[in-house]
Amino acid sequence: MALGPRCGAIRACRRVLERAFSLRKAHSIKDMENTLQLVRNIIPPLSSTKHKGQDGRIGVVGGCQEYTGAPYFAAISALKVGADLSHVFCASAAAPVIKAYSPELIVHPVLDSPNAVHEVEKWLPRLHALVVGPGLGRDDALLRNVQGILEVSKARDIPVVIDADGLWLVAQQPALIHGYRKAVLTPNHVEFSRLYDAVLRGPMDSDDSHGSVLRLSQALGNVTVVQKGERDILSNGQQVLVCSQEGSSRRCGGQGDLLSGSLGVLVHWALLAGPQKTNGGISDLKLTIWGPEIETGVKTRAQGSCGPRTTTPTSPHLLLSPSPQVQPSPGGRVWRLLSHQAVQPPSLPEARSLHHHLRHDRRGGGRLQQAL
Ligand SMILES: NC(=O)C1=CN([C@@H]2O[C@H](COP(=O)(O)OP(=O)(O)OC[C@H]3O[C@@H](n4cnc5c(N)ncnc54)[C@H](O)[C@@H]3O)[C@@H](O)[C@H]2O)[C@@H](O)CC1
Ligand SMILES: Nc1ncnc2c1ncn2[C@@H]1O[C@H](COP(=O)(O)OP(=O)(O)OP(=O)(O)O)[C@@H](O)[C@H]1O
Ligand SMILES: [Mg+2]
Repeated sequence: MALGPRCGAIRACRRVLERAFSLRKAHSIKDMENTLQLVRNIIPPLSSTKHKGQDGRIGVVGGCQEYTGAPYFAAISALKVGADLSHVFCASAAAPVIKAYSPELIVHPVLDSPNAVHEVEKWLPRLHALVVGPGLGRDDALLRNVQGILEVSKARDIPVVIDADGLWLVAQQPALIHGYRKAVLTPNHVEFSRLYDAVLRGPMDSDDSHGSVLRLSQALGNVTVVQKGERDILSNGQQVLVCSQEGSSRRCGGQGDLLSGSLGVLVHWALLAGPQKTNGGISDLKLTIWGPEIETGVKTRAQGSCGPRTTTPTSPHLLLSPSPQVQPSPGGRVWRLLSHQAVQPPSLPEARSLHHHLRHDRRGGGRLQQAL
């Protein structure tokens, strides 16, 4: 299992890159390769010296009487991407069901208990990130408990991915995450409109989707907003990123849960990697991973209402781009794109060999190419 999810993560990242690089058709495989190198660097290497949980302990807060699949999808995606441990904090009625789905998930039936906040808080020192909302439902008592959980998580500086009914809660109380730069919101179309309306007190401009995402992020204190859709639009209130790589044409329930669970791990890994792991060292890409905030995305021309614009080199952000146009700004930030198709069957043979090459091929990935 240890190899599988890591490979899954690498293949997921490859999809991410394909997606990212589809934004500029001309990208050579070399660009892909270089950018994969960056992604490779944030994936913690497997090592016999590590202990269980060191590479990621993710908690999913969600799961109620009606919804047991969503927290499962989010939690199992975290494991498949490469986390070591995945916890689900859910309502007592959902716990036996989710436990039955998988022995790999550590399921805590505490979300509807009177001291739910304390029950979750005592686990926080052992968690690297939380994914709040999948299958949460809209029961007031549960939402009140989740509000307390978000408060104590922020107090401990824990990255939180907020999705689904977690976004319903944020729409009721935007102050809950305002300015918390380690928050990543992943609304779908409906959740975005709801949130936009609640925070900006008015309907979004459907002709200016980029501007709408930018404005919502700004209104929430520059948290990272990932508006899911045919084209994913991401912003941290300063930059807008768009990814239009064709994903699955299915529109079934659970696809957003896969993304939120995957994001939980990758946000942690990106924080863990830090700038020293990805600073320079890549010929075409001068990348610096920086700062407590984690944005997720790949820079591209943001075709906003004011026409195409790119990040000027002087902007505070460096964006992941192989093209020479975007020169790195010192100490810039790197955007990474996370794909919602992050769950790979761990048994995928080439993924395993891919993992092997990534880990052991010191000669610049020659064999990696074949594996890819
Ligand atoms: N198997 C499960 O347990 C699942 C549970 N889920 C949970 O169900 C709860 C509600 O999530 P929903 O996504 O259904 O609720 P939403 O409030 O996001 O969406 C309400 C309805 O809007 C419609 N809709 C969604 N995207 C749209 C779009 N792009 N354009 C137009 N209409 C659109 C859908 O019919 C959806 O049922 C959440 O807590 C979620 O986590 C879902 O994640 C699906 C899977
Ligand atoms: N019309 C579309 N065409 C292609 N991809 C899409 C489309 N809409 C969404 N996606 C992609 O599907 C993934 C899930 O988005 P979706 O809108 O289904 O989330 P969701 O409604 O929260 O799902 P869930 O049922 O898990 O709650 C996102 O990563 C998004 O990029
Ligand atoms: Mg959803």
